Amino acid sequence: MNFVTGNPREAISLDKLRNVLIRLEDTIIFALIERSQFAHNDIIYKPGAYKYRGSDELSTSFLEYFLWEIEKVHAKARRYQSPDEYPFTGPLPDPVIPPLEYPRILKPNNINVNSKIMEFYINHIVPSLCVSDDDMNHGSAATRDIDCLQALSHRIHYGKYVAEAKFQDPDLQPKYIQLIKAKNRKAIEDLLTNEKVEEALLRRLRRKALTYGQDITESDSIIEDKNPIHKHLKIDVDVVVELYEKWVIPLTKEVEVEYLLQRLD
Ligand SMILES: C=C(O[C@@H]1C=C(C(=O)O)C=C[C@H]1O)C(=O)O
Repeated sequence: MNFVTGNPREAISLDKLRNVLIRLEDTIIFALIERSQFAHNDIIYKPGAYKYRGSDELSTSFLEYFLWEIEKVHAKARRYQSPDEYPFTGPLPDPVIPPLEYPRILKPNNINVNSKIMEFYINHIVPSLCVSDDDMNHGSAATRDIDCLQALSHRIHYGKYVAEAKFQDPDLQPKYIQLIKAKNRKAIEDLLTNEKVEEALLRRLRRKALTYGQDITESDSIIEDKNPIHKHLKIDVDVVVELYEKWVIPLTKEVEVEYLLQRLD
């Protein structure tokens, strides 16, 4: 969603927001495929494992060091002034170009779950996605990790817009207000949850991972193979589905709940 030029009223259409989340599935699947080309290279996640030339001993991991350097450059390009972008690291420099005026769609907030995204990605996704080895491609692996982390962060924090769109539904707003005032997290999450959308998402995600993950050769039929074991798959499809089922969807809903709990402040 281009919030710079989009009509603020349009920007909170739930259907349009869901279409953005569907498109982000492709971004995330392809980023995971790119990461899976390289070995686990777990040294890049270990704090203090590297002695960085030209800088004093950094206690951070190579990935966090590299991510901070990348986010400093992106901050100068005003990336984190966009209401749908959230940094993992800090402190970050001010932009070198003038700020943009964004439509005020969200209630201003400081909700940032990137530390949880980093934790599940490093401890659960990468080990399942990559061969347990060190192929010395530490820079390439970290570069692909950053693409994955930024895409996951964008997708999960989009929950703020989804929550705002649901809150603006006149039929549901009185119920949300009552639950927010009662600080009833569970009831708010239950009201936000749409199981049909989640089930459709997981089915679609499996099909996408099966399709995008195939090495299509000249002789191959591009019709989806009902028995994917006969195809060489670049990625473990179950890892992609589990990523969403266990982490992306629950964290998105956590963002939605946290956003609504501060909505009336
Ligand atoms: C994002 C939404 O809110 C919830 C979270 C979903 C998700 O993270 O994919 C899907 C459905 C809802 O349970 C939505 O309603 O579309």
